This record gives sequence, C-alpha cells and structure tokens, in this order.
Amino acid sequence: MIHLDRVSKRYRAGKDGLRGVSLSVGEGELVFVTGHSGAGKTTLLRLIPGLERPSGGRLSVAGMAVDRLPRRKLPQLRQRVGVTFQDHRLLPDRTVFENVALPLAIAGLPPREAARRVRAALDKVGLLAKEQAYPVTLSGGEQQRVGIARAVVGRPPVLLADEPTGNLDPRLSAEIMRLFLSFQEVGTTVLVATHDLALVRAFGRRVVTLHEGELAADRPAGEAA
Ligand SMILES: Nc1ncnc2c1ncn2[C@@H]1O[C@H](COP(=O)(O)OP(=O)(O)OP(=O)(O)O)[C@@H](O)[C@H]1O
Repeated sequence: MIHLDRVSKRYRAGKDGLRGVSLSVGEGELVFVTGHSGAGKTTLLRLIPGLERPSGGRLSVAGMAVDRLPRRKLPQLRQRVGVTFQDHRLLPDRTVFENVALPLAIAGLPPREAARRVRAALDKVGLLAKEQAYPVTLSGGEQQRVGIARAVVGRPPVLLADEPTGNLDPRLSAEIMRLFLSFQEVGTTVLVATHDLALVRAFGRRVVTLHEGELAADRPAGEAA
C-alpha cells in the first residue's frame, strides 16, 4: 500500500529530513514510526500524502506514484490518505460536525450523504453527543478524536497519525491507540508516528525506527523490544 525506494528529502535550508529510506507497508498493516526528535518522522508522514515532495527515490501510495504525481492529481491522492496532527488543526469557529464534514464538502459529496458519514465517524470515535459543540469546549483527548473522525470520514485506505497522543495521559493515549487498531481491523493501513515507546511496546506491532533521517530498525510485529 505504501512503498518507499531509497526516498530522500532535502529541505531548502540544506537539511536532510530523510536519507535513502526504503520501506514497504502492506495493505491493512499497522506500523509505529518512532525515533528521536528530528529523526524524520514528520517528514515521512508529510511525503506520503504529497504535502512535501521527495528530493530523490520512488514513493508509491495506494497505487499512485507520488514522486511523479502531477499537481492536478494531488486531490485524488489526499482522498486516499487521512491525516491527523498532534495539534488537531480544528477550525475554532466551526462545530465538531462542521469540522468533520469539511473534507466531504471539499470532495463535493451531497449534504445528506455527508451528514450520514459524519455521524458514522463521530459515532466511531464516541463523540456523537458533541456534534454541535465547538472545539474549545472539548478536552484534549476529545479534540484529538474529532481530528481522527475528520481524517477517516472519507474512508481513506491509508490513515496517518503524527504524535496522536502527544499531550494525553497514559489512559487516554491507550484509548486513542485502540481507536487506530479498530481502523486497522476493518482493513485500513495505519502509520502512527510517536515518541511514546512504552505505548508502542504495549501493542506489540511492527515498529520502524528512524535515526537522523535514516531507517535504523524495522522490527516485525510480535517481536519483543
Ligand atoms: N520545513 C523544513 N525546513 C527545513 N528543515 C526541516 C523542515 N522540516 C523538518 N526539517 C528538518 O528535517 C529533519 C527531520 O525533521 P522531522 O520534523 O521530520 O523529524 P521528527 O522525527 O518528526 O521530529 P519531532 O519528533 O521533533 O517532530 C530535522 O533536522 C528538521 O530540522
């Protein structure tokens, strides 16, 4: 589902975000991406939906050659990749419902079908009762779940999460992680970038470790840390 072949990303300032990373993630797999601050986790997660372009190498996502993708095809790629960010990036002047509906409005879905899907996504993250609330009135964990609902509302085959548990306590963090597992169970390919090694160990999944932009380790699911 996601294939990187010697992918590099050099930023304008001359800094390397990634250096020659080769990696394949199969359909329906859940992979944790870990590494110290500046290791390249965010860079990897930004390359996959085409938010950044690789400087070298080959990258394909859900059957699309991202490294050679014409600009006009970017929306098509973004519909196949849902993304959640640590800081949620929710619009403060829109309700929970409106925030989650946004990607569907952009995709031009009829309002009735969009509303049905928004409610299904909110139900999945346990926030149906808060659909008319504004983001500021929600807890950090709830805001994170709204961000997740927005990422999955278009039913993308690929879901990416950048530090989804960054500001949450251990109990809420585990809850959020279980949510990602539930998307994997229905066939979604999931990549979760996180610093939280204890949490990663607790779930016993495949763990990819980056170090200074390079792939330092790739530990299969079920193997002890
Ligand atoms: N827009 C940018 N311009 C220049 N350099 C960048 C940019 N984004 C990231 N970098 C550099 O690329 C390297 C990898 O950064 P990246 O954000 O991918 O790491 P990370 O593992 O996500 O770190 P963190 O855990 O702190 O978010 C770092 O050296 C960083 O300074």
